[in-house]
Amino acid sequence: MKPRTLFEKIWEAHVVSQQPDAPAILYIDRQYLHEVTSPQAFAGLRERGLPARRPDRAFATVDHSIPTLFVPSGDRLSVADDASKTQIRQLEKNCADFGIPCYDHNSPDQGIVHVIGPEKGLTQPGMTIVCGDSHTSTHGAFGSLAFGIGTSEILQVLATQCLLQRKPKTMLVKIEGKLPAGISAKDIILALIAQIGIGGATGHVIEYGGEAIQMLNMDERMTICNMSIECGARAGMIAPDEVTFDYLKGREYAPSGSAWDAALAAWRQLPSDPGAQYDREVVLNATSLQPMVTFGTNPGMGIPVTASVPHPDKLENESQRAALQKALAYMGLQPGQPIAGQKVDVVFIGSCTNGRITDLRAAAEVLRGRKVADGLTVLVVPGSRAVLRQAEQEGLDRVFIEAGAQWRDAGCSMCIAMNGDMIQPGQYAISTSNRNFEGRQGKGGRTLLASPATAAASAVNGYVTDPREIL
Ligand SMILES: CC(C)[C@H](C(=O)O)[C@@H](O)C(=O)O
Ligand code: SF4
Repeated sequence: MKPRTLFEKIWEAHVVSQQPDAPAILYIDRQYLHEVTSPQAFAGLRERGLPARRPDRAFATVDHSIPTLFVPSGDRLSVADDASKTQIRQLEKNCADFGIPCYDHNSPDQGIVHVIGPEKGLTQPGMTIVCGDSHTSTHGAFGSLAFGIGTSEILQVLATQCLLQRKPKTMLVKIEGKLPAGISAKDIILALIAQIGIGGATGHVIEYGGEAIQMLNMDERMTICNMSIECGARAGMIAPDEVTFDYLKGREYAPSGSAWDAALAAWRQLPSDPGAQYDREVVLNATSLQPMVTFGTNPGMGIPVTASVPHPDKLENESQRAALQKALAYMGLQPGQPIAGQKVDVVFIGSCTNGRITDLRAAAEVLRGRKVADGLTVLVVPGSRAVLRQAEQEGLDRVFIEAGAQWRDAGCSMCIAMNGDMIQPGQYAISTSNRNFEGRQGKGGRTLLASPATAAASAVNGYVTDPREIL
């Protein structure tokens, strides 16, 4: 048989029907739902008088609009604005009406959809997973085919458990060599996007491989797959291995007993066969990577923390030059200015990119016994309540609070500023999230993306700082 890639194996196992020149009908193993993109999909079911086809294959949570302030009454919704309250209650009602499990605003397991899917063991190798959210690519870290869909497609999957989908191309991204000390998964993915650009993987599903990837833990692999969408990829994937299986074993929804053994045997067949062909290949060397920071208004505008903001004049291409000029004007940064030393007003540590326990540990390692700079607002927001509990058990909340940071309840928070957590016009935030678009963290706000260690080191100094100088 022709050698096949991980993607091809999953794709072929899920095609229900494929007519020539038409999209495939793809069976979907899991659909995740959140409050922002699902309301019209449920409305569509109601209009047609349809039930959810497989409510047991869908899981919902509230994450984007949920306040992260701890309120003495314990009622998180009491501090939500009316629009957020309505959206959250609507999802909770829709799930109750259609029999879909929901980690609601009171649930001890609530969290960002891309954080809780894996931690519940819902995300498993070989699955097709969709969610009305672009960062669904996160789940590909487990060797699943996971991608974001639009609201009409959410309805399609709710109604039929299938999705019309054209077959994407494949791209192998090989990260060769070992990652140097002090360099994180976030630095790998920011470096890749800086290299290939925000459209660099358009139309492709990326499979990440190479020594540096194999050595990453699951949290780190999720950081990489999470941001695949930021270079245009349809999805990101990493072949499942012992690291994946160790993570999943014993989790609530992971198979157990003889079902575990059977699943394991199947999962071991998933990695790409030797000699499998990809449509494209890109190689990145891990050994020369530096901590990365973005200076502009898309995630591809990233440079090593030791470098300087680029000069638009040096760009040959006129539209690229104009785009860079515009980005620098918005960001209030000067060409040639070293990015290290740029002052920041706000530090955000959290999101589905870097709000997991190992991210919080990395930030706490920097902040332990130190104080954040005067006048700085520092938010540490766990990606889920399970992460929150684990962090508190390890005393990380104390480390953050003693350093002068705010310790918050779980949610998307300042990654997207939909819940009231936001920066002010003109302010600079160094953020562990994944998007630095104009106004992303608040109207007129300026976002610099970086790793948890870089964000924490910058919190100590009040300006962009190479974490290797502090650790
Ligand atoms: C709100 C949602 C549709 C959006 C996404 O699709 O990614 C959000 O999660 C984001 O990160 O911008
Ligand atoms: S944390 Fe940010 S990127 Fe992730 S789902 Fe929420 S808003 Fe989107």
